Amino acid sequence: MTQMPDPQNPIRIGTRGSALALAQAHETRDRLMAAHGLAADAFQIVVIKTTGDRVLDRPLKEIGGKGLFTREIEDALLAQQIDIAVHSMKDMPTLQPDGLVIDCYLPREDVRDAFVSAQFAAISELPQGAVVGSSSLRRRAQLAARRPDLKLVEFRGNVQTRLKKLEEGVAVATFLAMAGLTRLGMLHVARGAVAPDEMLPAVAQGCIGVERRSDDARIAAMLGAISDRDSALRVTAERAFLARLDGSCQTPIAGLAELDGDRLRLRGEILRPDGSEVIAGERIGPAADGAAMGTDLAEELRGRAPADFFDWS
Ligand SMILES: NCc1[nH]cc(CCC(=O)O)c1CC(=O)O
Repeated sequence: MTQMPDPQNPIRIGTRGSALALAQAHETRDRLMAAHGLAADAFQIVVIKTTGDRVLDRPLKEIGGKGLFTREIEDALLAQQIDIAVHSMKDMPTLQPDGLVIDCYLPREDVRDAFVSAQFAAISELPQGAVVGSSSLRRRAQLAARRPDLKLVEFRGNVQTRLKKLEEGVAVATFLAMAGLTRLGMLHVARGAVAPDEMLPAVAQGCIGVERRSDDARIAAMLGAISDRDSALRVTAERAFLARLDGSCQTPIAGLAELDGDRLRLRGEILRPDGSEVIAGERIGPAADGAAMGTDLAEELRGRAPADFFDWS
């Protein structure tokens, strides 16, 4: 092991300040402590406010640009104000800035979406015309495709805000990631998990990724000890798929890779935002070929999409 960190010179872990982000930063720190026999004081959690956190009164797409929730954190990494950054990979652009790399993925949590409702136990039990809250373009499109009768309303904000809206009767059901609920210790609010066959999750859902400076050999060695191989193989395939589709936050895209020994199965799906068309496919191959499978599947779906499929501005 290269130089050990000491309390005078702690490893600085950058994160957003939301409850979920903090839980993820703590999980990363705890795994590093266990892997390297370090105490908590060898680390410092540094909370960084991003543009996405700051601007609460305008739609995110109006403020514009990818990386609304990550740019300030990446700037702090590059400026050596922090040493590692912990992210929900689901929210990460597929390209990192020059000088930064993400090659450490923690063991993946439940990838599925949770169905949340006080009155109903599952999507199939929702009555005709029921009102469902979600701001996720993907979940809205998938739901509209399956149940065109449902009425969809916007549901912004953190988990507490959304649960409050349910309580107030703004909608009878909503969806959240099982992973987020688990990490917040709030799995009890889920009535059940939605099977990926019914609602294919977002690319990298449930996966925590750790970003660092490319030339920081000490941090690279430390992170190597906590990086999960299966997560890395799966998320690499899913993100290659997303990258080739040039996925933006305006693009309903879903993707999930699963491993069975050395065999990787990648499913992908693109939708029209109103759910009127769903183009889906899959690849099965050796786990090491995930990136090529992702690119290839994306190209197939693109090829099958009508000319106007991607202009939904
Ligand atoms: N876009 C917000 C976001 N980013 C990551 C998660 C959940 C945790 C995860 O998927 O890793 C969530 C909340 C949600 O979708 O309910």
